[in-house]
Amino acid sequence: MLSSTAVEVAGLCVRRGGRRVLRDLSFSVPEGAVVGLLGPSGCGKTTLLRALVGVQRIESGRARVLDREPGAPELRRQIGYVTQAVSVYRDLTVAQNVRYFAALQGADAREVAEAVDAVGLTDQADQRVERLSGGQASRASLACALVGDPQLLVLDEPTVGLDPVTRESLWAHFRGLADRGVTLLVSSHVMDEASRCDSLLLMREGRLLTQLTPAELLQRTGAATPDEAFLRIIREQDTREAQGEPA
Ligand SMILES: Nc1ncnc2c1ncn2[C@@H]1O[C@H](COP(=O)(O)OP(=O)(O)OP(=O)(O)O)[C@@H](O)[C@H]1O
Repeated sequence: MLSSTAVEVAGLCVRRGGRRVLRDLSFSVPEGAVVGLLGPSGCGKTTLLRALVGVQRIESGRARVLDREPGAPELRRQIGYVTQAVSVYRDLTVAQNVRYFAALQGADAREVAEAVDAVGLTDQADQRVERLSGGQASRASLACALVGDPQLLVLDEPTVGLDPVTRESLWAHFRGLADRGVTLLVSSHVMDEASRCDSLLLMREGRLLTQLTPAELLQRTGAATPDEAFLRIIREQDTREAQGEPA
């Protein structure tokens, strides 16, 4: 089967607060892939995701998402976006929140139940969000993005603050979605999540250092873990820059 491109970015530059925070990014993401966006805090992961969902002004360069301009109205039903901030109504129950987003997407009751189940909140479905733990509330937010079968999921650090068992089951769910052709772009600064992805975008200080598979990352650096591999890539880059070579 020929795979098409879900996200295509070329020479993307973004400024925030008068400072350039994304510098000349170029990459593409095939449909049905789980792509990890990894890099240190402040390197620009959230800004890139914001640019792709159309809520961040692009200074120059080009981004295409599901063959449209970011923010195109047609994309609203096709993209699920979860920010780092929990974005659900705290005085509504989990199910009421998901039903609300389902109504916007034209999804039915079965899909609501599936989304709640996917994030492991079936037992809490009738509890108000304000009575949930922080991790449960962020899973409620995730359920709202999952409902309605989006073709592209843009998830900004969806596993922060989650226990290992919940993280494991969420990643299994992400894999199941990708197997059905959904594309997932998932940011994280937990490097051990790299091995869950088909492809990795490694960022540092607003630049894309490299795009490669988890196996290539380990092979190329000779490191035993993704954490160590990332550090080696950063050291290599520092050495090249110190020697006056382009980054
Ligand atoms: N509202 C804003 N106004 C101005 N600058 C901002 C704003 N938000 C973020 N920045 C700057 O943009 C840069 C990239 O921030 P961004 O939030 O994209 O990083 P990140 O990699 O997602 O970080 P983290 O992993 O901590 O969430 C940072 O230097 C940050 O200070």
